[in-house]
Amino acid sequence: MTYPAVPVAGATGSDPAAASPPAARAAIGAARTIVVKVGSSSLTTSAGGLDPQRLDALVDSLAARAGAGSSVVLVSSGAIAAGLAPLGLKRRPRDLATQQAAASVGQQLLAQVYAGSFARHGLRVGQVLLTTDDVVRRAHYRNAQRTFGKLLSFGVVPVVNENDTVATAEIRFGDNDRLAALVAHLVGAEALVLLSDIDSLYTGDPRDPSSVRIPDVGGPADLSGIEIAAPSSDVSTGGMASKLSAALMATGAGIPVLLASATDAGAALAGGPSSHEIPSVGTSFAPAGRRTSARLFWLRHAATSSGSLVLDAGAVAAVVGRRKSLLPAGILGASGEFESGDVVDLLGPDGIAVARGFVGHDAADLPGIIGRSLSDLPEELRHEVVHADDLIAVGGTRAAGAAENVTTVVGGPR
Ligand SMILES: Nc1ncnc2c1ncn2[C@@H]1O[C@H](COP(=O)(O)OP(=O)(O)O)[C@@H](O)[C@H]1O
Ligand SMILES: N[C@@H](CCC(=O)OP(=O)(O)O)C(=O)O
Repeated sequence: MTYPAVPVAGATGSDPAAASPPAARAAIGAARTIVVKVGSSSLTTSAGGLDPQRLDALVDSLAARAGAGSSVVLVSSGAIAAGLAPLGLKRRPRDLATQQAAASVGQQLLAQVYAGSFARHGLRVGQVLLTTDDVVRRAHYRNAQRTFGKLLSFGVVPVVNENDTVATAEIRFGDNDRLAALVAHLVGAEALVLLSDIDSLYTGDPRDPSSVRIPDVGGPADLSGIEIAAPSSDVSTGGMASKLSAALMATGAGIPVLLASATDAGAALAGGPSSHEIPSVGTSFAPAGRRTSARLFWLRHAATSSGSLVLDAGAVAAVVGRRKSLLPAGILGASGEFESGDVVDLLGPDGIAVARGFVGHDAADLPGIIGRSLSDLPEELRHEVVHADDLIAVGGTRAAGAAENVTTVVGGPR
Protein backbone atom coordinates (compact mmCIF):
# COMPACT_ATOMS: atom_id res chain seq x y z
CA MET A 1 0.00 0.00 0.00
CA THR A 2 1.27 3.53 -0.79
CA TYR A 3 -0.02 6.80 0.51
CA PRO A 4 -0.47 9.59 -2.08
CA ALA A 5 2.92 11.12 -2.84
CA VAL A 6 3.41 14.23 -0.74
CA PRO A 7 6.76 15.05 0.92
CA VAL A 8 7.16 13.22 4.23
CA ALA A 9 8.24 15.51 7.06
CA GLY A 10 11.40 14.28 8.72
CA ALA A 11 11.96 11.66 6.04
CA THR A 12 13.65 13.70 3.40
CA GLY A 13 16.25 15.59 5.42
CA SER A 14 19.81 14.29 5.53
CA ASP A 15 19.94 14.28 9.31
CA PRO A 16 16.69 13.11 10.88
CA ALA A 17 18.15 13.55 14.35
CA ALA A 18 18.48 17.29 13.68
CA ALA A 19 14.71 17.73 13.98
CA SER A 20 13.91 19.49 17.26
CA PRO A 21 12.46 17.05 19.84
CA PRO A 22 8.71 17.54 19.57
CA ALA A 23 6.36 18.13 22.44
CA ALA A 24 4.90 14.67 21.78
CA ARG A 25 8.05 13.02 23.10
CA ALA A 26 8.03 15.15 26.24
CA ALA A 27 4.36 14.28 26.78
CA ILE A 28 5.10 10.56 26.39
CA GLY A 29 7.98 10.89 28.84
CA ALA A 30 5.77 12.61 31.42
CA ALA A 31 2.52 10.63 30.97
CA ARG A 32 0.90 9.59 34.25
CA THR A 33 -1.08 6.82 32.57
CA ILE A 34 0.54 5.01 29.69
CA VAL A 35 -0.71 2.15 27.50
CA VAL A 36 1.99 -0.07 26.00
CA LYS A 37 1.20 -2.55 23.25
CA VAL A 38 3.59 -5.35 22.33
CA GLY A 39 3.26 -7.53 19.22
CA SER A 40 3.56 -11.32 18.90
CA SER A 41 6.82 -11.09 16.96
CA SER A 42 8.50 -9.40 19.95
CA LEU A 43 7.52 -12.11 22.43
CA THR A 44 8.34 -15.28 20.55
CA THR A 45 11.50 -17.19 19.61
CA SER A 46 12.39 -17.82 15.99
CA ALA A 47 11.50 -21.50 16.58
CA GLY A 48 8.03 -20.45 17.81
CA GLY A 49 6.72 -20.30 21.37
CA LEU A 50 7.11 -17.61 24.01
CA ASP A 51 10.58 -16.25 24.69
CA PRO A 52 10.76 -15.74 28.49
CA GLN A 53 13.94 -13.67 28.21
CA ARG A 54 12.42 -11.14 25.81
CA LEU A 55 9.32 -11.05 27.94
CA ASP A 56 11.36 -10.43 31.12
CA ALA A 57 13.28 -7.62 29.42
CA LEU A 58 10.02 -5.95 28.42
CA VAL A 59 8.59 -6.37 31.92
CA ASP A 60 11.74 -4.82 33.43
CA SER A 61 11.10 -1.64 31.39
CA LEU A 62 7.39 -1.57 32.25
CA ALA A 63 8.18 -2.09 35.93
CA ALA A 64 10.71 0.76 35.83
CA ARG A 65 8.05 3.08 34.44
CA ALA A 66 5.55 1.91 37.08
CA GLY A 67 8.25 2.44 39.70
CA ALA A 68 8.68 6.02 38.45
CA GLY A 69 5.01 6.64 39.30
CA SER A 70 3.10 5.98 36.08
CA SER A 71 0.06 3.75 35.83
CA VAL A 72 0.91 1.18 33.18
CA VAL A 73 -1.54 -0.82 31.06
CA LEU A 74 -0.05 -3.55 28.86
CA VAL A 75 -1.84 -4.70 25.72
CA SER A 76 -0.08 -7.92 24.79
CA SER A 77 -0.50 -10.02 21.68
CA GLY A 78 1.01 -13.48 21.57
CA ALA A 79 -1.82 -15.77 22.73
CA ILE A 80 -2.17 -17.52 19.36
CA ALA A 81 1.61 -17.69 18.85
CA ALA A 82 2.10 -19.10 22.38
CA GLY A 83 -0.54 -21.77 21.78
CA LEU A 84 0.97 -23.13 18.56
CA ALA A 85 3.71 -25.39 20.00
CA PRO A 86 1.55 -26.93 22.78
CA LEU A 87 -0.99 -27.91 20.12
CA GLY A 88 1.70 -29.24 17.77
CA LEU A 89 0.98 -26.58 15.15
CA LYS A 90 3.87 -25.51 12.92
CA ARG A 91 2.48 -22.13 11.87
CA ARG A 92 -0.34 -19.73 12.60
CA PRO A 93 -3.59 -21.45 11.48
CA ARG A 94 -5.83 -19.69 8.97
CA ASP A 95 -9.18 -20.90 10.24
CA LEU A 96 -10.83 -19.11 13.12
CA ALA A 97 -11.67 -22.22 15.18
CA THR A 98 -8.02 -23.38 15.33
CA GLN A 99 -6.85 -19.82 16.06
CA GLN A 100 -9.32 -19.76 18.92
CA ALA A 101 -8.11 -23.08 20.31
CA ALA A 102 -4.51 -21.86 20.10
CA ALA A 103 -5.47 -18.58 21.77
CA SER A 104 -7.23 -20.42 24.59
CA VAL A 105 -4.12 -22.47 25.38
CA GLY A 106 -1.67 -19.64 24.67
CA GLN A 107 -3.44 -16.92 26.66
CA GLN A 108 -3.22 -19.08 29.76
CA LEU A 109 0.55 -19.51 29.28
CA LEU A 110 1.00 -15.82 28.51
CA ALA A 111 -0.80 -14.81 31.70
CA GLN A 112 1.31 -17.19 33.78
CA VAL A 113 4.58 -15.95 32.35
CA TYR A 114 3.60 -12.29 32.82
CA ALA A 115 2.46 -12.93 36.41
CA GLY A 116 5.81 -14.54 37.24
CA SER A 117 7.81 -11.88 35.46
CA PHE A 118 6.06 -8.89 37.06
CA ALA A 119 6.27 -10.64 40.47
CA ARG A 120 10.07 -10.26 40.24
CA HIS A 121 9.37 -6.55 40.69
CA GLY A 122 6.70 -7.00 43.37
CA LEU A 123 3.96 -6.11 40.85
CA ARG A 124 0.69 -7.94 40.33
CA VAL A 125 -1.08 -8.32 37.00
CA GLY A 126 -4.78 -8.58 36.17
CA GLN A 127 -5.90 -10.19 32.94
CA VAL A 128 -8.48 -8.23 30.89
CA LEU A 129 -9.85 -9.93 27.78
CA LEU A 130 -12.05 -7.64 25.68
CA THR A 131 -14.54 -8.06 22.86
CA THR A 132 -16.00 -5.30 20.68
CA ASP A 133 -19.15 -5.26 22.80
CA ASP A 134 -17.07 -4.02 25.71
CA VAL A 135 -16.56 -0.71 23.94
CA VAL A 136 -19.69 -0.50 21.78
CA ARG A 137 -22.39 -1.21 24.34
CA ARG A 138 -22.77 1.67 26.75
CA ALA A 139 -23.12 -0.47 29.89
CA HIS A 140 -20.17 -2.64 28.87
CA TYR A 141 -17.67 0.12 28.19
CA ARG A 142 -18.55 1.87 31.43
CA ASN A 143 -17.99 -1.47 33.14
CA ALA A 144 -14.62 -1.92 31.40
CA GLN A 145 -13.67 1.62 32.37
CA ARG A 146 -14.54 0.93 36.02
CA THR A 147 -12.57 -2.31 36.01
CA PHE A 148 -9.45 -0.62 34.61
CA GLY A 149 -9.83 2.24 37.10
CA LYS A 150 -10.07 -0.18 40.02
CA LEU A 151 -7.12 -2.30 38.87
CA LEU A 152 -4.95 0.80 38.47
CA SER A 153 -6.03 2.12 41.88
CA PHE A 154 -4.72 -1.16 43.38
CA GLY A 155 -1.41 -0.65 41.58
CA VAL A 156 -2.11 -3.72 39.43
CA VAL A 157 -0.80 -3.82 35.85
CA PRO A 158 -3.73 -4.77 33.58
CA VAL A 159 -2.60 -7.17 30.84
CA VAL A 160 -5.07 -6.82 27.98
CA ASN A 161 -5.77 -8.90 24.91
CA GLU A 162 -8.71 -9.51 22.67
CA ASN A 163 -10.88 -12.37 23.89
CA ASP A 164 -9.89 -14.40 20.84
CA THR A 165 -11.45 -17.60 22.14
CA VAL A 166 -15.00 -16.25 21.93
CA ALA A 167 -14.69 -13.45 19.34
CA THR A 168 -16.39 -14.46 16.08
CA ALA A 169 -15.26 -13.14 12.70
CA GLU A 170 -18.02 -10.50 12.78
CA ILE A 171 -17.21 -9.02 16.16
CA ARG A 172 -13.45 -9.34 16.09
CA PHE A 173 -11.12 -6.35 16.54
CA GLY A 174 -8.63 -8.40 14.55
CA ASP A 175 -5.57 -6.48 15.61
CA ASN A 176 -4.25 -5.37 18.94
CA ASP A 177 -2.84 -2.08 17.65
CA ARG A 178 -6.31 -0.62 17.23
CA LEU A 179 -7.43 -2.35 20.42
CA ALA A 180 -4.56 -0.58 22.21
CA ALA A 181 -5.69 2.79 20.80
CA LEU A 182 -9.20 2.08 22.07
CA VAL A 183 -7.89 1.04 25.48
CA ALA A 184 -5.70 4.16 25.64
CA HIS A 185 -8.81 6.23 25.09
CA LEU A 186 -10.88 4.14 27.51
CA VAL A 187 -8.43 4.50 30.42
CA GLY A 188 -7.73 8.19 29.75
CA ALA A 189 -4.08 7.47 28.94
CA GLU A 190 -1.74 10.35 28.19
CA ALA A 191 0.45 8.26 25.91
CA LEU A 192 0.37 5.13 23.79
CA VAL A 193 3.56 3.18 23.04
CA LEU A 194 3.47 0.56 20.26
CA LEU A 195 6.37 -1.88 20.58
CA SER A 196 7.20 -4.02 17.60
CA ASP A 197 10.06 -5.85 15.89
CA ILE A 198 11.02 -2.74 13.93
CA ASP A 199 12.83 0.25 15.42
CA SER A 200 10.63 2.91 13.81
CA LEU A 201 8.53 3.88 10.83
CA TYR A 202 10.36 4.05 7.49
CA THR A 203 9.44 5.69 4.21
CA GLY A 204 9.19 2.18 2.69
CA ASP A 205 9.99 -1.44 3.36
CA PRO A 206 12.71 -1.32 6.07
CA ARG A 207 14.54 -4.18 4.28
CA ASP A 208 15.02 -1.84 1.32
CA PRO A 209 18.22 0.19 1.91
CA SER A 210 16.69 3.25 0.21
CA SER A 211 14.00 3.49 2.91
CA VAL A 212 14.61 6.29 5.40
CA ARG A 213 13.78 6.34 9.10
CA ILE A 214 11.05 8.79 10.14
CA PRO A 215 11.72 10.09 13.66
CA ASP A 216 8.62 12.23 14.13
CA VAL A 217 5.19 12.50 12.51
CA GLY A 218 3.54 15.87 13.05
CA GLY A 219 0.16 14.91 11.54
CA PRO A 220 -1.59 12.64 9.03
CA ALA A 221 -0.23 14.63 6.07
CA ASP A 222 3.28 13.51 7.05
CA LEU A 223 2.30 9.95 6.15
CA SER A 224 1.67 10.77 2.51
CA GLY A 225 3.87 8.78 0.18
CA ILE A 226 4.89 6.18 2.78
CA GLU A 227 4.92 2.62 1.52
CA ILE A 228 3.77 -0.17 3.77
CA ALA A 229 5.21 -3.62 3.12
CA ALA A 230 4.03 -6.98 4.45
CA PRO A 231 5.26 -7.80 7.97
CA SER A 232 8.46 -9.84 8.12
CA SER A 233 7.08 -12.13 10.85
CA ASP A 234 4.47 -14.80 10.14
CA VAL A 235 3.07 -14.70 13.70
CA SER A 236 2.00 -11.05 13.33
CA THR A 237 -1.46 -9.93 12.36
CA GLY A 238 -1.86 -6.28 11.59
CA GLY A 239 1.49 -5.16 10.19
CA MET A 240 2.53 -1.53 9.91
CA ALA A 241 -0.82 -0.47 8.42
CA SER A 242 -2.63 -1.33 11.64
CA LYS A 243 0.02 0.50 13.67
CA LEU A 244 -0.48 3.66 11.59
CA SER A 245 -4.24 3.26 11.87
CA ALA A 246 -3.90 2.96 15.66
CA ALA A 247 -1.52 5.92 15.80
CA LEU A 248 -3.96 8.09 13.83
CA MET A 249 -6.87 6.97 15.98
CA ALA A 250 -5.03 7.83 19.18
CA THR A 251 -3.48 11.11 18.01
CA GLY A 252 -6.86 12.14 16.55
CA ALA A 253 -8.20 11.82 20.09
CA GLY A 254 -5.35 13.86 21.60
CA ILE A 255 -3.09 10.98 22.71
CA PRO A 256 0.59 11.12 21.62
CA VAL A 257 2.05 7.86 20.30
CA LEU A 258 5.52 6.37 20.14
CA LEU A 259 6.26 3.48 17.80
CA ALA A 260 9.49 1.70 18.75
CA SER A 261 11.24 -1.63 18.87
CA ALA A 262 10.52 -3.84 21.88
CA THR A 263 14.28 -4.09 22.28
CA ASP A 264 14.29 -0.30 22.86
CA ALA A 265 11.52 -0.53 25.46
CA GLY A 266 13.80 0.84 28.19
CA ALA A 267 14.45 4.07 26.32
CA ALA A 268 10.91 4.25 24.92
CA LEU A 269 9.45 4.09 28.42
CA ALA A 270 12.03 6.26 30.15
CA GLY A 271 10.47 8.99 32.23
CA GLY A 272 7.49 9.21 34.54
CA PRO A 273 5.14 11.88 35.88
CA SER A 274 7.85 13.83 37.67
CA SER A 275 10.33 13.47 34.84
CA HIS A 276 10.58 15.11 31.46
CA GLU A 277 13.09 12.77 29.99
CA ILE A 278 12.47 12.49 26.28
CA PRO A 279 12.80 9.13 24.59
CA SER A 280 14.88 9.60 21.45
CA VAL A 281 14.06 6.23 19.93
CA GLY A 282 11.36 5.18 17.46
CA THR A 283 8.84 7.38 15.71
CA SER A 284 6.69 9.83 17.65
CA PHE A 285 3.23 10.85 16.47
CA ALA A 286 1.99 14.23 17.70
CA PRO A 287 -1.59 14.62 18.95
CA ALA A 288 -3.81 16.09 16.23
CA GLY A 289 -7.29 16.32 17.71
CA ARG A 290 -9.50 16.60 20.77
CA ARG A 291 -10.82 13.79 22.98
CA THR A 292 -14.21 12.31 22.15
CA SER A 293 -16.19 9.78 24.20
CA ALA A 294 -14.89 6.21 24.01
CA ARG A 295 -18.17 5.11 22.48
CA LEU A 296 -18.11 7.69 19.70
CA PHE A 297 -14.42 7.04 19.23
CA TRP A 298 -15.22 3.39 18.50
CA LEU A 299 -18.25 4.33 16.40
CA ARG A 300 -16.05 6.42 14.16
CA HIS A 301 -13.10 4.11 13.84
CA ALA A 302 -14.16 0.52 14.27
CA ALA A 303 -17.86 -0.28 14.41
CA THR A 304 -19.50 -2.04 11.48
CA SER A 305 -22.91 -0.73 10.45
CA SER A 306 -26.09 -2.79 10.25
CA GLY A 307 -27.83 -0.52 7.76
CA SER A 308 -28.11 2.97 6.36
CA LEU A 309 -30.45 5.93 6.33
CA VAL A 310 -30.62 8.40 3.42
CA LEU A 311 -31.05 12.00 4.59
CA ASP A 312 -32.40 15.00 2.71
CA ALA A 313 -30.16 18.07 2.34
CA GLY A 314 -31.77 19.85 5.29
CA ALA A 315 -31.15 16.89 7.60
CA VAL A 316 -27.50 16.67 6.47
CA ALA A 317 -27.04 20.35 7.31
CA ALA A 318 -28.71 19.90 10.70
CA VAL A 319 -26.87 16.72 11.68
CA VAL A 320 -23.40 17.48 10.31
CA GLY A 321 -23.36 21.28 10.35
CA ARG A 322 -25.35 22.06 13.48
CA ARG A 323 -24.83 18.80 15.43
CA LYS A 324 -28.59 18.23 15.80
CA SER A 325 -30.40 14.92 16.29
CA LEU A 326 -31.75 13.15 13.22
CA LEU A 327 -35.56 13.34 13.14
CA PRO A 328 -37.88 11.15 11.01
CA ALA A 329 -38.89 14.15 8.87
CA GLY A 330 -35.41 14.44 7.33
CA ILE A 331 -35.12 10.80 6.24
CA LEU A 332 -35.76 9.82 2.61
CA GLY A 333 -35.21 6.08 2.91
CA ALA A 334 -33.70 3.26 4.98
CA SER A 335 -32.07 -0.07 4.25
CA GLY A 336 -30.69 -2.96 6.30
CA GLU A 337 -31.81 -5.11 9.19
CA PHE A 338 -31.17 -3.22 12.40
CA GLU A 339 -32.56 -2.87 15.86
CA SER A 340 -32.55 0.08 18.20
CA GLY A 341 -28.97 0.48 19.50
CA ASP A 342 -27.30 -0.83 16.33
CA VAL A 343 -24.87 1.23 14.25
CA VAL A 344 -26.13 2.78 11.00
CA ASP A 345 -24.49 4.91 8.33
CA LEU A 346 -26.16 8.22 7.55
CA LEU A 347 -25.94 9.05 3.84
CA GLY A 348 -26.56 12.32 2.04
CA PRO A 349 -29.08 12.49 -0.84
CA ASP A 350 -26.15 11.57 -3.15
CA GLY A 351 -25.53 8.32 -1.24
CA ILE A 352 -22.23 9.47 0.28
CA ALA A 353 -21.76 8.74 4.00
CA VAL A 354 -21.82 11.90 6.11
CA ALA A 355 -22.16 10.45 9.62
CA ARG A 356 -22.61 7.28 11.65
CA GLY A 357 -24.78 6.76 14.66
CA PHE A 358 -26.48 4.44 17.10
CA VAL A 359 -30.05 4.23 15.79
CA GLY A 360 -32.95 4.76 18.18
CA HIS A 361 -35.59 2.76 16.23
CA ASP A 362 -35.87 -0.74 14.79
CA ALA A 363 -35.72 -0.97 10.98
CA ALA A 364 -39.30 -2.27 11.03
CA ASP A 365 -40.53 1.05 12.51
CA LEU A 366 -39.03 3.25 9.82
CA PRO A 367 -41.39 2.87 6.84
CA GLY A 368 -44.21 4.19 9.03
CA ILE A 369 -42.35 7.22 10.37
CA ILE A 370 -39.92 8.57 7.75
CA GLY A 371 -40.83 11.94 6.29
CA ARG A 372 -43.23 12.64 9.17
CA SER A 373 -42.93 15.18 11.98
CA LEU A 374 -42.63 13.95 15.57
CA SER A 375 -45.95 15.47 16.59
CA ASP A 376 -47.79 13.25 14.06
CA LEU A 377 -46.37 10.03 15.52
CA PRO A 378 -47.79 7.80 18.23
CA GLU A 379 -46.13 8.38 21.60
CA GLU A 380 -43.99 5.22 21.59
CA LEU A 381 -42.37 6.28 18.28
CA ARG A 382 -42.14 10.01 19.06
CA HIS A 383 -38.35 10.32 19.45
CA GLU A 384 -35.22 11.00 17.41
CA VAL A 385 -34.07 8.35 14.94
CA VAL A 386 -30.47 9.10 15.94
CA HIS A 387 -29.86 11.28 18.98
CA ALA A 388 -27.22 14.03 18.63
CA ASP A 389 -25.20 12.42 21.45
CA ASP A 390 -25.18 9.13 19.54
CA LEU A 391 -23.74 10.25 16.21
CA ILE A 392 -20.49 11.41 14.74
CA ALA A 393 -19.74 13.06 11.39
CA VAL A 394 -17.38 11.11 9.14
CA GLY A 395 -15.08 12.17 6.35
CA GLY A 396 -14.91 15.75 7.59
CA THR A 397 -11.41 16.03 8.89
CA ARG A 398 -8.18 14.99 7.21
CA ALA A 399 -7.11 13.01 10.26
CA ALA A 400 -10.25 10.94 10.26
CA GLY A 401 -10.04 10.36 6.53
CA ALA A 402 -6.48 9.14 6.73
CA ALA A 403 -7.22 6.81 9.65
CA GLU A 404 -10.17 5.32 7.87
CA ASN A 405 -8.08 4.66 4.79
CA VAL A 406 -5.63 2.67 6.82
CA THR A 407 -8.39 0.86 8.69
CA THR A 408 -9.78 -0.33 5.37
CA VAL A 409 -6.47 -1.88 4.44
CA VAL A 410 -6.04 -3.46 7.87
CA GLY A 411 -9.30 -5.30 7.51
CA GLY A 412 -7.99 -7.11 4.46
CA PRO A 413 -5.35 -9.63 5.51
CA ARG A 414 -7.38 -11.66 8.07
N1 LIG B 1 7.09 1.56 6.09
C1 LIG B 1 7.38 0.69 7.05
N2 LIG B 1 8.11 1.08 8.13
C2 LIG B 1 8.41 0.20 9.12
N3 LIG B 1 8.03 -1.09 9.13
C3 LIG B 1 7.30 -1.55 8.08
C4 LIG B 1 6.96 -0.68 7.00
N4 LIG B 1 6.23 -1.40 6.12
C5 LIG B 1 6.14 -2.65 6.61
N5 LIG B 1 6.78 -2.76 7.80
C6 LIG B 1 6.86 -4.01 8.57
O1 LIG B 1 5.96 -3.97 9.68
C7 LIG B 1 6.42 -4.93 10.63
C8 LIG B 1 5.80 -4.66 11.98
O2 LIG B 1 4.47 -5.09 11.99
P1 LIG B 1 4.07 -6.49 12.72
O3 LIG B 1 5.01 -7.56 12.28
O4 LIG B 1 2.61 -6.69 12.54
O5 LIG B 1 4.42 -6.15 14.21
P2 LIG B 1 3.86 -6.70 15.59
O6 LIG B 1 3.95 -8.20 15.61
O7 LIG B 1 4.80 -6.06 16.56
O8 LIG B 1 2.45 -6.20 15.75
C9 LIG B 1 7.91 -4.81 10.57
O9 LIG B 1 8.52 -6.04 10.79
C10 LIG B 1 8.23 -4.29 9.18
O10 LIG B 1 8.85 -5.25 8.39
N1 LIG C 1 -5.00 -11.40 19.90
C1 LIG C 1 -3.97 -12.02 19.10
C2 LIG C 1 -3.01 -11.00 18.51
C3 LIG C 1 -3.54 -10.14 17.43
C4 LIG C 1 -2.47 -9.15 16.95
O1 LIG C 1 -2.76 -7.97 16.72
O2 LIG C 1 -1.20 -9.63 16.81
P1 LIG C 1 0.10 -8.68 16.50
O3 LIG C 1 0.04 -8.21 15.09
O4 LIG C 1 1.25 -9.58 16.76
O5 LIG C 1 0.06 -7.53 17.48
C5 LIG C 1 -3.11 -12.94 19.96
O6 LIG C 1 -2.97 -12.71 21.15
O7 LIG C 1 -2.54 -13.87 19.38
